[in-house]
Amino acid sequence: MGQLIAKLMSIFGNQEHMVIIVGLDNEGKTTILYRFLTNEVVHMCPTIGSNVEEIILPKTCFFMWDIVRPEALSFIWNTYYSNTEFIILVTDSMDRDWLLTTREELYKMLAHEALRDASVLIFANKQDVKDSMKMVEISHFLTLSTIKDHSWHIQGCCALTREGLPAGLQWMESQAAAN
Ligand SMILES: Nc1nc2c(ncn2[C@@H]2O[C@H](COP(=O)(O)OP(=O)(O)OP(=O)(O)O)[C@@H](O)[C@H]2O)c(=O)[nH]1
Ligand SMILES: [Mg+2]
Repeated sequence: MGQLIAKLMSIFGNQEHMVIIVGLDNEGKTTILYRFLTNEVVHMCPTIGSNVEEIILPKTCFFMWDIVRPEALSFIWNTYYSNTEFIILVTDSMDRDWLLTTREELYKMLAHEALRDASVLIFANKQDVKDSMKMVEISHFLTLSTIKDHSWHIQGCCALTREGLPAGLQWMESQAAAN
Protein backbone atom coordinates (compact mmCIF):
# COMPACT_ATOMS: atom_id res chain seq x y z
CA MET A 1 0.00 0.00 0.00
CA GLY A 2 2.82 2.41 0.92
CA GLN A 3 4.56 1.74 -2.39
CA LEU A 4 1.32 2.27 -4.29
CA ILE A 5 0.75 5.65 -2.65
CA ALA A 6 4.38 6.67 -3.26
CA LYS A 7 4.02 5.64 -6.93
CA LEU A 8 0.81 7.61 -7.34
CA MET A 9 2.45 10.64 -5.76
CA SER A 10 5.37 10.43 -8.17
CA ILE A 11 3.00 10.14 -11.15
CA PHE A 12 0.96 13.15 -10.14
CA GLY A 13 4.01 15.19 -9.20
CA ASN A 14 4.56 17.93 -6.67
CA GLN A 15 1.26 19.71 -7.27
CA GLU A 16 -0.56 16.75 -5.78
CA HIS A 17 -1.25 17.04 -2.05
CA MET A 18 -2.18 14.04 -0.02
CA VAL A 19 -5.18 14.54 2.28
CA ILE A 20 -6.85 12.20 4.76
CA ILE A 21 -10.45 12.77 5.80
CA VAL A 22 -11.00 11.47 9.31
CA GLY A 23 -13.63 11.58 12.02
CA LEU A 24 -15.98 9.34 13.89
CA ASP A 25 -18.75 7.31 12.24
CA ASN A 26 -21.61 9.08 10.52
CA GLU A 27 -20.09 12.58 10.80
CA GLY A 28 -20.38 13.28 7.06
CA LYS A 29 -16.86 12.48 5.78
CA THR A 30 -17.94 10.70 2.61
CA THR A 31 -20.70 13.21 1.87
CA ILE A 32 -18.11 16.01 2.06
CA LEU A 33 -15.68 14.16 -0.20
CA TYR A 34 -18.30 13.72 -2.93
CA ARG A 35 -19.66 17.27 -2.49
CA PHE A 36 -16.19 18.50 -3.48
CA LEU A 37 -16.74 16.68 -6.78
CA THR A 38 -20.42 17.09 -7.60
CA ASN A 39 -23.32 19.44 -7.04
CA GLU A 40 -25.55 16.59 -6.11
CA VAL A 41 -25.79 14.91 -2.73
CA VAL A 42 -24.71 11.31 -3.16
CA HIS A 43 -26.53 9.09 -0.68
CA MET A 44 -24.04 7.14 1.32
CA CYS A 45 -23.84 3.88 3.15
CA PRO A 46 -21.33 3.65 6.02
CA THR A 47 -17.88 3.42 4.48
CA ILE A 48 -16.10 0.10 4.63
CA GLY A 49 -12.39 0.54 4.00
CA SER A 50 -11.82 3.83 2.18
CA ASN A 51 -12.89 6.09 -0.67
CA VAL A 52 -10.36 8.00 -2.69
CA GLU A 53 -10.84 10.90 -5.11
CA GLU A 54 -8.71 13.46 -6.84
CA ILE A 55 -9.91 17.07 -6.49
CA ILE A 56 -8.38 19.08 -9.31
CA LEU A 57 -8.24 22.86 -8.88
CA PRO A 58 -6.68 25.44 -11.22
CA LYS A 59 -3.38 25.64 -9.36
CA THR A 60 -3.28 22.54 -7.27
CA CYS A 61 -4.65 19.11 -6.81
CA PHE A 62 -5.73 17.23 -3.69
CA PHE A 63 -5.62 13.48 -3.51
CA MET A 64 -8.18 12.73 -0.80
CA TRP A 65 -8.58 9.52 1.17
CA ASP A 66 -11.75 9.14 3.22
CA ILE A 67 -10.86 6.49 5.72
CA VAL A 68 -12.56 4.67 8.55
CA ARG A 69 -11.63 5.16 12.19
CA PRO A 70 -8.03 4.48 13.21
CA GLU A 71 -8.67 1.51 15.46
CA ALA A 72 -10.51 -0.34 12.71
CA LEU A 73 -7.61 -0.11 10.29
CA SER A 74 -4.67 0.59 12.55
CA PHE A 75 -2.44 -1.83 10.68
CA ILE A 76 -2.40 0.37 7.58
CA TRP A 77 -2.71 3.71 9.36
CA ASN A 78 1.00 4.50 9.23
CA THR A 79 0.92 4.05 5.48
CA TYR A 80 -1.61 6.82 5.09
CA TYR A 81 0.11 9.07 7.61
CA SER A 82 3.53 8.94 6.02
CA ASN A 83 2.40 10.85 2.92
CA THR A 84 -0.21 13.11 4.44
CA GLU A 85 0.04 16.89 4.11
CA PHE A 86 -3.49 17.73 5.21
CA ILE A 87 -5.86 16.23 7.74
CA ILE A 88 -9.53 17.06 7.31
CA LEU A 89 -11.23 16.28 10.60
CA VAL A 90 -15.01 16.13 10.29
CA THR A 91 -17.18 16.59 13.38
CA ASP A 92 -20.94 16.34 13.63
CA SER A 93 -21.84 19.63 15.31
CA MET A 94 -24.79 17.98 17.06
CA ASP A 95 -22.78 15.18 18.54
CA ARG A 96 -21.72 16.61 21.91
CA ASP A 97 -21.14 13.18 23.44
CA TRP A 98 -18.65 12.15 20.79
CA LEU A 99 -16.59 15.34 20.83
CA LEU A 100 -14.45 14.03 23.66
CA THR A 101 -13.50 11.00 21.57
CA THR A 102 -12.86 13.29 18.59
CA ARG A 103 -10.52 15.37 20.73
CA GLU A 104 -8.59 12.28 21.83
CA GLU A 105 -8.25 11.08 18.23
CA LEU A 106 -7.13 14.53 17.07
CA TYR A 107 -4.33 14.84 19.61
CA LYS A 108 -3.21 11.27 19.02
CA MET A 109 -2.84 12.07 15.33
CA LEU A 110 -1.05 15.36 15.95
CA ALA A 111 1.48 13.58 18.17
CA HIS A 112 2.29 11.11 15.41
CA GLU A 113 5.78 11.64 14.01
CA ALA A 114 4.68 11.15 10.40
CA LEU A 115 2.09 13.93 10.74
CA ARG A 116 4.54 16.44 12.19
CA ASP A 117 4.15 18.83 9.23
CA ALA A 118 0.50 18.19 8.42
CA SER A 119 -2.01 21.05 8.44
CA VAL A 120 -5.43 20.45 9.95
CA LEU A 121 -8.79 21.60 8.63
CA ILE A 122 -11.68 20.96 11.01
CA PHE A 123 -15.08 20.88 9.37
CA ALA A 124 -17.80 21.49 11.96
CA ASN A 125 -20.40 19.74 9.83
CA LYS A 126 -24.21 19.59 10.05
CA GLN A 127 -24.54 23.27 10.89
CA ASP A 128 -28.03 23.08 9.35
CA VAL A 129 -29.30 20.99 12.25
CA LYS A 130 -31.18 22.95 14.90
CA ASP A 131 -29.18 23.54 18.11
CA SER A 132 -25.94 22.42 16.51
CA MET A 133 -22.80 23.66 18.27
CA LYS A 134 -21.22 26.68 16.66
CA MET A 135 -17.55 26.94 15.73
CA VAL A 136 -16.57 28.86 18.87
CA GLU A 137 -17.99 26.17 21.12
CA ILE A 138 -16.37 23.37 19.12
CA SER A 139 -13.02 25.21 19.02
CA HIS A 140 -13.17 25.64 22.76
CA PHE A 141 -14.08 22.01 23.36
CA LEU A 142 -11.29 20.75 21.10
CA THR A 143 -8.89 23.24 22.76
CA LEU A 144 -7.73 24.29 19.30
CA SER A 145 -5.98 27.40 20.58
CA THR A 146 -3.40 25.14 22.29
CA ILE A 147 -2.24 23.75 18.93
CA LYS A 148 0.97 25.63 18.21
CA ASP A 149 2.96 23.17 16.10
CA HIS A 150 0.48 22.61 13.25
CA SER A 151 -1.41 25.04 11.03
CA TRP A 152 -5.09 24.61 11.68
CA HIS A 153 -8.38 26.15 10.67
CA ILE A 154 -11.95 25.47 11.71
CA GLN A 155 -14.80 25.93 9.25
CA GLY A 156 -18.51 25.49 9.90
CA CYS A 157 -20.25 23.68 7.07
CA CYS A 158 -23.26 21.81 5.84
CA ALA A 159 -22.27 19.04 3.46
CA LEU A 160 -25.83 18.75 2.19
CA THR A 161 -25.91 22.32 0.85
CA ARG A 162 -22.11 22.67 0.33
CA GLU A 163 -22.13 25.77 2.50
CA GLY A 164 -18.66 26.26 3.99
CA LEU A 165 -16.94 23.62 1.86
CA PRO A 166 -15.42 26.04 -0.72
CA ALA A 167 -14.06 28.21 2.10
CA GLY A 168 -12.38 25.18 3.67
CA LEU A 169 -10.90 24.16 0.34
CA GLN A 170 -9.64 27.71 -0.19
CA TRP A 171 -7.80 27.58 3.13
CA MET A 172 -6.14 24.34 2.03
CA GLU A 173 -5.16 25.89 -1.30
CA SER A 174 -3.56 28.86 0.47
CA GLN A 175 -1.65 26.52 2.77
CA ALA A 176 -0.49 24.40 -0.15
CA ALA A 177 0.71 27.52 -1.99
CA ALA A 178 2.58 28.75 1.08
CA ASN A 179 4.43 25.46 1.70
N1 LIG B 1 -28.34 17.28 8.26
C1 LIG B 1 -27.18 16.96 7.73
N2 LIG B 1 -26.91 15.67 7.46
C2 LIG B 1 -25.70 15.39 6.91
C3 LIG B 1 -24.73 16.39 6.63
N3 LIG B 1 -23.63 15.78 6.12
C4 LIG B 1 -23.90 14.47 6.07
N4 LIG B 1 -25.14 14.22 6.54
C5 LIG B 1 -25.80 12.92 6.68
O1 LIG B 1 -25.12 12.17 7.68
C6 LIG B 1 -25.14 10.77 7.35
C7 LIG B 1 -23.73 10.21 7.36
O2 LIG B 1 -23.00 10.75 6.27
P1 LIG B 1 -21.71 10.03 5.69
O3 LIG B 1 -21.09 10.96 4.71
O4 LIG B 1 -22.01 8.65 5.24
O5 LIG B 1 -20.83 9.95 7.02
P2 LIG B 1 -19.41 9.23 7.22
O6 LIG B 1 -18.67 10.07 8.22
O7 LIG B 1 -18.75 9.00 5.91
O8 LIG B 1 -19.86 7.86 7.89
P3 LIG B 1 -19.01 6.47 7.99
O9 LIG B 1 -18.58 6.10 6.61
O10 LIG B 1 -19.99 5.51 8.57
O11 LIG B 1 -17.86 6.73 8.92
C8 LIG B 1 -25.84 10.67 5.98
O12 LIG B 1 -27.20 10.37 6.20
C9 LIG B 1 -25.70 12.08 5.40
O13 LIG B 1 -26.72 12.42 4.48
C10 LIG B 1 -25.06 17.76 6.94
O14 LIG B 1 -24.29 18.70 6.75
N5 LIG B 1 -26.29 17.97 7.48
MG1 LIG C 1 -18.14 7.25 4.99
